[in-house]
Amino acid sequence: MDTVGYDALLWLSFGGPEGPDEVMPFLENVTRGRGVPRERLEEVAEHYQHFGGVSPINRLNRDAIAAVEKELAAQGLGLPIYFGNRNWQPMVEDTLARMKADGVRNALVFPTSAYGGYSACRQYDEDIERARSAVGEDAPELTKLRQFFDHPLFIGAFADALRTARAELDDPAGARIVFVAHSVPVSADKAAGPPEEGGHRYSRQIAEAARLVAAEAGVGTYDVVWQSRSGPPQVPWLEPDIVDHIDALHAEGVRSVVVCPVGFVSDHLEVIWDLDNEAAERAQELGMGFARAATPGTDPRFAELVVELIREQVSGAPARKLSDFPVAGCTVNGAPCAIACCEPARRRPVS
Ligand SMILES: CC1=C(CCC(=O)O)c2cc3nc(cc4[nH]c(cc5[nH]c(cc1n2)c(C)c5CCC(=O)O)c(CCC(=O)O)c4C)C(CCC(=O)O)=C3C
Ligand SMILES: [Fe+2]
Repeated sequence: MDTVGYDALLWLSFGGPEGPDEVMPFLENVTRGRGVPRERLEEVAEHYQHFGGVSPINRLNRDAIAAVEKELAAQGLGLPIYFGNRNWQPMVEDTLARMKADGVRNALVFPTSAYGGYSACRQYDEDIERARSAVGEDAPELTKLRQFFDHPLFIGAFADALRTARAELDDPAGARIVFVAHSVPVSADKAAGPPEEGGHRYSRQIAEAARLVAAEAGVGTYDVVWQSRSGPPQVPWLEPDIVDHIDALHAEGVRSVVVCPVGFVSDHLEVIWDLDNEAAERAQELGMGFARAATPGTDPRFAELVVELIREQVSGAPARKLSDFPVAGCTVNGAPCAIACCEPARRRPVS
């Protein structure tokens, strides 16, 4: 099989700073027009400065791309991979201009998010649309690959990581398993998915992925909680927060926790700060055992997953998936999945 009709893969991610002077400009790109208070920005900037102003996300993406290139070659598929981000260099607009200059006409896009919802899906469609209009005439056609939160390779990688993390604890059998994903405004979650589905597609997909990972790892009792809340304090976001939840578990008499960041594909800054630093520290203060499951981005199954998604799209083979959610996220040139799907919240400027 070859990649009939497609001549490249665009790896589309969030982006992150790679030095202290890049932190503030990066954060300004992320939050432009989104009503995030200045104090929150300054607080988050400190998290980045704690790591010398370098987020691991770009390196992790480059490593994952190298693994996918190897897997493509091993499967005899010739498809060059280009790397572009929403918020930091290499910016997707620049990458797409380079693709056009290289003669790319019709590319697939792999977004580094497994889920639906505005921030996890539709905003990547907006990135595609913006990059195409920046490039102008003869911009490559861009077909985004589907949401993969329920793919057996994604679930399998998390299940093994969860088992490994649990085994690090003194009392593995007594630990509470806690799945965690990036919080979003309650209004954004309500608007997630096509309107006729009744909303909440993001939080329902997170709950489904958690259920599937727990089942595969043989876990009976578990919780689903949120992290990295942003925005002004008066706007409600999905709760409880992971750190508050650790307090609550302690009050219940739970002695140790295994945290599984099911909402993310890589150990980027929000994972290594909000979980490995803040959540781990709280657990330690309370005398609780703490272990954190790895994200799947460095697991060999992740490269296989990406190549499988490409093959699905190219050959029209049925999607391999473990949930009953409809296949979604696969659209051309930044079109939304459906009319009014994951509509962005109307944002009021902060006073
Ligand atoms: C659902 C979701 C994902 C998962 C899906 C996906 O992976 O795409 C995700 C991923 C990420 N979020 C990241 C970083 C940030 N997110 C912010 C702000 C926000 N995230 C939101 C949601 C999400 N975010 C939302 C609703 C906001 C509020 C502002 C807005 O409406 O846009 C801010 C601003 C400061 C703050 O207030 O925290 C930062 C710095 C990084 C990179 C980390 C690194 O550098 O390694 C990654 C992968
Ligand atoms: Fe975020």
